[in-house]
Amino acid sequence: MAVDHAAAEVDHLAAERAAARFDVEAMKIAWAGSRHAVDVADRMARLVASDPVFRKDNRTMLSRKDLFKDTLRKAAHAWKRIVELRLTEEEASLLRQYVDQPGYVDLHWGMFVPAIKGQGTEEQQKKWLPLAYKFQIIGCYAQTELGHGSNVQGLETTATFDPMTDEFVIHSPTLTSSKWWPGGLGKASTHAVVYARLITEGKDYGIHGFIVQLRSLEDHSPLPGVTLGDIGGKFGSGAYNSMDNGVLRFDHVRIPRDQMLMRLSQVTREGKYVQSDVPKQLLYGTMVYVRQSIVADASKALSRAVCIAVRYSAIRKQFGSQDGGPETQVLNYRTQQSRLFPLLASAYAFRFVGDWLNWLYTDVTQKLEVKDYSTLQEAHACTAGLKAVTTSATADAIEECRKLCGGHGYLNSSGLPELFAVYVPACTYEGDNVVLLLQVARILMKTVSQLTSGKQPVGTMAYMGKVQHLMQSKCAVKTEAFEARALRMAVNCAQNIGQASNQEEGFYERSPDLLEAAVAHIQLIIVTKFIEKVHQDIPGHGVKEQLQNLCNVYALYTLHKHLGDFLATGSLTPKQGALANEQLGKLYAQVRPNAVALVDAFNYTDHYLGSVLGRYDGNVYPALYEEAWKDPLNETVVPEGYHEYLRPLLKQQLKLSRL
Ligand SMILES: CCCCCCCC/C=C\CCCCCCCC(=O)SCCNC(=O)CCNC(=O)[C@H](O)C(C)(C)COP(=O)(O)OP(=O)(O)OC[C@H]1O[C@@H](n2cnc3c(N)ncnc32)[C@H](O)[C@@H]1OP(=O)(O)O
Ligand SMILES: Cc1cc2nc3c(=O)[nH]c(=O)nc-3n(C[C@H](O)[C@H](O)[C@H](O)COP(=O)(O)OP(=O)(O)OC[C@H]3O[C@@H](n4cnc5c(N)ncnc54)[C@H](O)[C@@H]3O)c2cc1C
Repeated sequence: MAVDHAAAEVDHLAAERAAARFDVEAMKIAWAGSRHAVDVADRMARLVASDPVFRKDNRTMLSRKDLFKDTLRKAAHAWKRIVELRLTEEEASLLRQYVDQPGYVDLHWGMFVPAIKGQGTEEQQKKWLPLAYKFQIIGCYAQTELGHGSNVQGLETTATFDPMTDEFVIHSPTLTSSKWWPGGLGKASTHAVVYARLITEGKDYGIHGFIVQLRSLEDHSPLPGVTLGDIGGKFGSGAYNSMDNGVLRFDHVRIPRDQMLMRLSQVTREGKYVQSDVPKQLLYGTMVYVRQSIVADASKALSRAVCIAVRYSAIRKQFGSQDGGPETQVLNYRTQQSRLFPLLASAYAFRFVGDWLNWLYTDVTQKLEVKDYSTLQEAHACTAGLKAVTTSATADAIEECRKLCGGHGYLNSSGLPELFAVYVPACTYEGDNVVLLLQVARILMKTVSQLTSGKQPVGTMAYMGKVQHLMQSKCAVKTEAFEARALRMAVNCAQNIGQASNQEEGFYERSPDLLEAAVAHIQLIIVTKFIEKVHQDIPGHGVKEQLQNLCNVYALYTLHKHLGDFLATGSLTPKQGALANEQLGKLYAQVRPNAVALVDAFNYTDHYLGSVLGRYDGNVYPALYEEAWKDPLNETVVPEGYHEYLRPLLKQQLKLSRL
């Protein structure tokens, strides 16, 4: 059922593109970070899009087995291309991003390698990293267990030192101690960094990391004492089912002593436990690293969804032609704008705060090298909090984009169901968002309690030092209102906790309020970093103006959505709240002519978007129509099962009606 392709060359969005009041090419640079970043991303995206092995339009129709095999094939092919073309690390990681299929390589490069880098000694790094870099071993990150994920200190797997043989004995003493969830573990990994309780000289020293071989390097069979497999199908079709999240049990598996990751602490030949002079929290360093990359990933997922919804909203028309005139593009409805443009603004906001967080992470890593641990808490609070706020907002936004695309958004071919299904576990993995926000809240409470002792808060908490001013003033300036709201919410919580019989009990009772205080603090960071960005020198006609506009949209929308907080804390008056909302409507009108160009600036190929609704050329209807015919159900005109189940039914009804 081919449709006419003649129209395929037409740019249905040309008028939209012509209406934009800024230089899209310059905005691409602002989004990507540099001309170089645009060029590399462009080259890698095209390389992937033009290679038939990386085809993904049939992914939601594959069986789990075929999907997994397809993932193995893509990973092997990607590696082949990386080697053949001698791609740099930057190019290789972009290539993997554009292949856009979750798989064991994400955990190998994203967690296994960083865990060894962060927690291994130089000697251990020398031994293991070259193997990992050449894929002579495949690794995963085996922390979570059936019984405990959030509570890392509660993990049950044991690593007991045996001084007789100079080995650790890794064991799973209970069902709940089975490792459960690690990506890449189920079928692909040969090795894992396993987190287990270190026991030596009869004493339990808590959780430590160990490199453990799981499968034979000859035939991939599990090593003696190792039981492992996949944990089963997951949410959605296609989506995260390409990943082999696994289960793993150990029955007294022995590993050499030098496979304990020994940068933070060591066990001597005699079995003595020795703690290095570095903070214990560095054990959580890999999670800090991944949380900051998850923030960068949030802006990618969100911008993809928004790109689809904006382009389709410009194409889709409904109502308004009673008198024979043209119908209205749904993008012109004020309601569509007020739902969609804040998400567009959020994509930019998360992109810039992600860049800043990456800077912070690099800075803290450099400080750690010279044993300066002063910004560790800041790095933890910012990565945990921003991970929680950006992933929750992105997951909600993808679903909103699906609704913004009406019925067609529910089709797999829109790309949105799979994007949502792949993305939504980001609210859970690498730390449940509530658990992470409570970590931020703890640090906020600590900071508030130190205010009276005269200790000046620093970094993103510095505004709390202006406590006298912020507790009293009515705020005119936008950031100041955000600061006042965040500080007052934190101080209220601290006061309420102070009234409880003890701190822990108070914290527990007030945790719902603490969550909101943490969100307020993190939103302040996002707004502040966006404002800092637009204060920079940004070249290109109209680019700075557009970003300024989006920054205002993000701030005022956040303010509008959380107006209750601002009013309850007296940070704004009801009149100011109403004015802000007024202003927001005007800003949307300014976004409107630029909307399509603003999503073009993400520079996504049709392959990466994977959506018939989000096509660059806007030629949506023929694409939708053609895509339907590709469904396996349409391979035969009369469905399988007709003779067994439909025909007898239909015949029987015939008889009944004759009665
Ligand atoms: C890999 C891909 C890379 C690319 C990414 C981009 C693309 C993405 C796309 C697709 C790939 C997707 C891939 C998915 C991957 C998923 C992987 C996993 O899920 S791995 C499992 C994660 N597991 C958790 O996150 C557990 C969460 N739990 C915890 O972190 C801890 O248990 C916690 C923080 C909740 C509690 O820790 P406590 O039990 O030690 O207790 P307390 O008292 O709260 O903390 C002690 C002290 O340590 C500090 N602290 C805690 N965590 C810290 C940290 N991380 N850094 C520094 N300090 C920390 C605290 O502030 C506190 O400090 P004071 O003593 O008060 O000064
Ligand atoms: C797709 C996916 C991939 C993953 N990949 C890996 C991996 O590669 N390696 C790995 O080790 N792990 C992995 N995980 C596991 C993941 O890190 C954990 O699932 C996550 O940390 C959440 O822990 P949990 O499952 O124990 O949730 P739970 O803590 O059991 O959460 C259940 C509920 O309890 C609430 N809750 C828990 N504690 C508190 C508290 N203190 N206060 C208030 N509420 C609380 C939570 O908010 C949540 O609503 C993955 C998980 C998923 C879904």
